[in-house]
Amino acid sequence: MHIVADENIPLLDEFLADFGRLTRLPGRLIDHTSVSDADVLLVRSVTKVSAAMLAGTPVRFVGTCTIGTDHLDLPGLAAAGVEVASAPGCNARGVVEYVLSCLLTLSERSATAWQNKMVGIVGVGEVGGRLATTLDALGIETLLCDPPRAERGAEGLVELDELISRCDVISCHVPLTTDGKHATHHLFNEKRLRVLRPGTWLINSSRGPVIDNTALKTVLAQRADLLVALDVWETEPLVDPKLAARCALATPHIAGYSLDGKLRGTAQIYQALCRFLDSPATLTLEQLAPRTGAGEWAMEAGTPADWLLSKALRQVYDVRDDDARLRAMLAAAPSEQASREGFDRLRKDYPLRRECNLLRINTAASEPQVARRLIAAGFVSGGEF
Ligand SMILES: NC(=O)C1=CN([C@@H]2O[C@H](COP(=O)(O)OP(=O)(O)OC[C@H]3O[C@@H](n4cnc5c(N)ncnc54)[C@H](O)[C@@H]3O)[C@@H](O)[C@H]2O)C=CC1
Ligand SMILES: O=C(O)C(=O)[C@H](O)COP(=O)(O)O
Repeated sequence: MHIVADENIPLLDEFLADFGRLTRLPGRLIDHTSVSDADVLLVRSVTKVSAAMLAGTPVRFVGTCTIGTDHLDLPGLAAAGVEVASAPGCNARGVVEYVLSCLLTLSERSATAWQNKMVGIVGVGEVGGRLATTLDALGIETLLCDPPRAERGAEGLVELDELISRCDVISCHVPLTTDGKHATHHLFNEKRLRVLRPGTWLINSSRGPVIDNTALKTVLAQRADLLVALDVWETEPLVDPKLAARCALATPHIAGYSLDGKLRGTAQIYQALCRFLDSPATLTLEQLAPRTGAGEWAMEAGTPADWLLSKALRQVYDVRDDDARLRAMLAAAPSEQASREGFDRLRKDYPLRRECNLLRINTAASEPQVARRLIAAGFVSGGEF
């Protein structure tokens, strides 16, 4: 069997050691010619796969080690008889940590407490749902919008325009869709951007085109009160430097880039491929994954809860590092092509980032109430009371 795969899928050699020949390529270069004699194609979000690309090739299985599937022509591939698998939820926790770090950073920058804000979550699936649970555990109020779920009977959801009118913070977690009743392309258009409440924090870690980037640049030029954090960009891998300059936080599509999230993505696709081949999945992530370098830290009695929360958040993930790296790259890039390559390089050479549930807390030396809150919110694991 010949498997063609994106070079940025970790642990693939280990998982697929007994599957035949494996060819690794940069995701953006995978095309019809690269898969001309392939049986299986494994991608990440940067490879667009359509039935036309696979026409005349032996490819019968396409796996994407990502949550998002907007780079795949799902109806076309289904019509062509190609089995498609994705990795739902694989890096959701990483995105939640990214959002929390944005909240902490924007709070510091604006000298306003994020704990008192009403947070609107648009799209309440794997990411949005976990974000809501985490914020709830931290005692932060949320308002949720998800019309497809509302149609299926879910309760307690509001319309987007109501959410916009009531929330201080808005975080987007929808898939990118271009047709249908609930299409998300330019969900945040100029009209909606103009009516954001004064001082709104708008965070997008879903897909770039969910916000009309041209309209956003126009609105931001007129409204210095808005604080915007963009992890995803309409013209990726090209970032409009003028838009980035107007954003409070700008990162290169790395919200979900914890090592844990990537490894889960690989494991999920390995399992899906085994099912497709009707072959037992004998390997597990636990057997193959690198062991965590878990940190341990103690809380001193009497330390304010907010300080502890900030410390936990910063230790887990600090969005300011990714923001600084993107801005440095943009400032140094001599051309648009260099900027595109720089964006991809930041993602390919991404520093090791582990998820917070791998941190341990020395609860013996901690305030039990605060420790319990942090554990409930999923920041830390374990510990004795
Ligand atoms: N920046 C990054 O690194 C990452 C970005 N993502 C993006 O985040 C998206 C969401 O991820 P998940 O929560 O795992 O997906 P999911 O499929 O579990 O949840 C998406 C939710 O959005 C809802 N939705 C669809 N259209 C909507 C609309 N018009 N308005 C409001 N809600 C709507 C759906 O009903 C669903 O509940 C992915 O599709 C992907 O594009 C995911 C992981 C990492
Ligand atoms: O899972 C998703 O969906 C994502 O957005 C991924 O984190 C994107 O990572 P790459 O596939 O672009 O490496």
